[in-house]
Amino acid sequence: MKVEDIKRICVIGAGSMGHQIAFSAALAGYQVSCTDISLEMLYKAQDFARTYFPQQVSKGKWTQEQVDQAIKNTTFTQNFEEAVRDADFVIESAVEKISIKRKLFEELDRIAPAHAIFATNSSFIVSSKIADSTKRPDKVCNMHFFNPALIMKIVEVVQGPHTSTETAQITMDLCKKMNKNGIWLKKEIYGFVVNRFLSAIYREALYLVDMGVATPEEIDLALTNALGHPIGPFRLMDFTGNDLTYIIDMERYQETGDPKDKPSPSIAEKYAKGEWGRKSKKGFYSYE
Ligand SMILES: NC(=O)c1ccc[n+]([C@@H]2O[C@H](COP(=O)([O-])OP(=O)(O)OC[C@H]3O[C@@H](n4cnc5c(N)ncnc54)[C@H](O)[C@@H]3O)[C@@H](O)[C@H]2O)c1
Repeated sequence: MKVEDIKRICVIGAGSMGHQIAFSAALAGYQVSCTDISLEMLYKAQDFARTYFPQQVSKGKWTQEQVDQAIKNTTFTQNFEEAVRDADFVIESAVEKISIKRKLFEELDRIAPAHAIFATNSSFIVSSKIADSTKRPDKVCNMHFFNPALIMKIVEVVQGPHTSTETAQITMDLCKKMNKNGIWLKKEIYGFVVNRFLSAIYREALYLVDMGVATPEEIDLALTNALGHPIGPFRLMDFTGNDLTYIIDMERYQETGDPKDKPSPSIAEKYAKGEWGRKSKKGFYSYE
């Protein structure tokens, strides 16, 4: 298979990442089906297009024709089978839980055409933890987008030991078609490149808050003013979702059993209180 053979892309999950990945693919001219178990998330994704694109057209980022075509190219459905059955390439962007991803890939393998490639947008989980739930591990890899996926250009493509070079190459070529800068990681490692750096920053920032050394606002100010970061770690956690940070840490802790991988008390508290960041209008900051 070659990248030119890809006509239909299926995106699983219409959450913070999924709906923007779907529209990124549609803007690149692909027929896209986006599926989610939650009808509410599918409606939200459609609503997003109605409010977001007019602003972008007026800023000159895309033309009205490009946007109209992209919206026409994208379908949202709760029906998994319908979304998957004609896909040439599937990007899974459902919740960050290995058990759910494995189940999804098993289902995908049963329904999707034999030639279809399956990529996971997981933030940390290497695809070898998922690929053996299919009968096509050579066609499974990581394709890790960044938030917001319509804006951020970088995509990490991770080739696991089971991933064929053809699959990794097609995924890199697809990045290019989607106007993204792919980086090809030829070895799997938990968290890939960017999130390994980010995790180290989050860990230190949360430790300083948990120890009462400084507030989230002060730490954000320190990192933006002194280190030139465009956004502080707490504002970034609010943006990507404190629920996601908690789930990622919890998954890791369950896997390693190492107490240092446990979610920090501040993140556990935010998660329990439903203060998940921008999506819930409150996190370390308020977004009312
Ligand atoms: N948020 C980020 O900044 C970010 C960045 C890069 C990658 N990721 C990764 O992207 C994936 C999704 O993250 P998100 O932040 O968009 O999460 P989210 O919680 O916003 O969205 C996840 C969506 O998956 C849906 N879902 C759950 N189980 C499903 C199933 N069985 N079938 C179909 N849909 C299902 C949920 O209803 C929800 O709409 C995760 O693997 C995450 O690690 C997130």
